Amino acid sequence: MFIEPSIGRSKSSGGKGQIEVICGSMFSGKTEELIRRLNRAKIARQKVEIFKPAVDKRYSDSDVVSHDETMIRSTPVDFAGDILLLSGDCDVIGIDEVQFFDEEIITVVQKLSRQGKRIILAGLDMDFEGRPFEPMPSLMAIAEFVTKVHAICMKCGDLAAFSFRLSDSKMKVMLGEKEAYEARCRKCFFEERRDVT
Ligand SMILES: Nc1ncnc2c1ncn2[C@@H]1O[C@H](COP(=O)(O)OP(=O)(O)O)[C@@H](O)[C@H]1O
Ligand SMILES: Cc1cn([C@H]2C[C@H](O)[C@@H](COP(=O)(O)O)O2)c(=O)[nH]c1=O
Ligand SMILES: [Zn+2]
Repeated sequence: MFIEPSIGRSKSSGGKGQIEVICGSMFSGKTEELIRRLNRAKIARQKVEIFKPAVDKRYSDSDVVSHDETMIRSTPVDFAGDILLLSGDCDVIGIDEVQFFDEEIITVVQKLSRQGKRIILAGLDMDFEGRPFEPMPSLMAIAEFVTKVHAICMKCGDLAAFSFRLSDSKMKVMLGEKEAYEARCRKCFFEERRDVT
């Protein structure tokens, strides 16, 4: 779908470390793009580790799975700090659903990239109210490369950058799929979210 900015060189051949962020709304293809980059790193014989927050058990306890059921084996972790302990001597680290980690993930990602590793992060840049979803904006600021992907608006068929929640729940974290959220363009999102300023 996209051409990654750089395949990144392995530590053994003098990798400098880099941070890549894949962001966008729900259903925009973040997980598919993450899996695609990680599979290509594996083809390049780089050692790859994949993590996700343990809270996200929608499709599988351990695999990272896209809405289209593409999947890759991953390690669920409770805390961002666990990634430092579990990443060992790998060259490339992929992390999905990054919006569910607290701000410790920023320090963890900085440390790992300074060890020469390529870090690829995927997550929501905005919440159900269309507001920045930390820690994603902070990670986008420190990344070398940011890729914003788009879904298709379920109302009008245009490009969608917003995740519209179909229920009245105001909880920031509410796991769900198509039964709970819909991708929408700006116009179709704010037409039904008049409460958000
Ligand atoms: N509204 C939509 N716009 C685009 N793709 C959609 C939509 N609804 C479902 N999909 C499916 O979702 C897939 C992307 O899934 P995924 O990579 O898991 O997205 P994300 O991680 O961004 O939520 C698409 O390839 C497509 O099959
Ligand atoms: C907008 C929004 C979403 N969530 C939840 C819903 C899903 O479980 C994930 C996003 O998954 P995807 O791979 O990007 O489709 O996040 C949430 O908890 N709060 C929100 O505001
Ligand atoms: Zn629309």
